Amino acid sequence: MTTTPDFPQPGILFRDLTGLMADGPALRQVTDALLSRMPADIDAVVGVEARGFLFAAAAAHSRGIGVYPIRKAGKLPGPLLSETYDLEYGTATIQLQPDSLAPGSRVYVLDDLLATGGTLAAAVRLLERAGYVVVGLGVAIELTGLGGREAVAGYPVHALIELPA
Ligand SMILES: O=P(O)(O)OC[C@H]1O[C@H](OP(=O)(O)OP(=O)(O)O)[C@H](O)[C@@H]1O
Ligand SMILES: Nc1ncnc2[nH]cnc12
Repeated sequence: MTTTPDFPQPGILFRDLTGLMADGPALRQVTDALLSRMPADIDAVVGVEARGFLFAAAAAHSRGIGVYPIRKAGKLPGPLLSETYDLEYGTATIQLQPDSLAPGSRVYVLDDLLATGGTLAAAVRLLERAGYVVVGLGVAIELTGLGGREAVAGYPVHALIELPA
């Protein structure tokens, strides 16, 4: 992992997993660690665009279940559900195509990193509006001091490592 100060904005310490993902054994080790915390009885893994897609697809493939994408606004054809949220460096809108999974499906959300929790909280809202059961949330990195866990209070959060924001 690399840390880049002042990216994408002044004051942000950007934690970048690009090099880890490009390293086969490291990608497998992190994916396996995420999988070891993922409950057995889930129907699909949800990946949040864009970095969440990478771990979600790897984990879903390993479990033999589907991956269900939540995308940034404007990428999916409708009908759609949308949620807008704040993150460490701006605001964003994410969208989900409801009805892609059976009603009541149990889902587990994976992303690379938890910071303010804005992204995962918005993902949970979308999934629950669509009628799915969010069983838990997994990230490789949790940035501490930004209130990320509080933003998703009540949902199990599995983080492999904690780093200061
Ligand atoms: O906890 P939060 O404050 O919401 O921040 C975490 C989110 O920020 C990053 O995504 P980003 O929105 O930068 O998009 P990207 O994955 O497309 O780079 C990261 O991959 C998480 O999804
Ligand atoms: N500091 C950070 N580094 C990488 N991704 C992030 N997403 C939100 N905050 C971040």
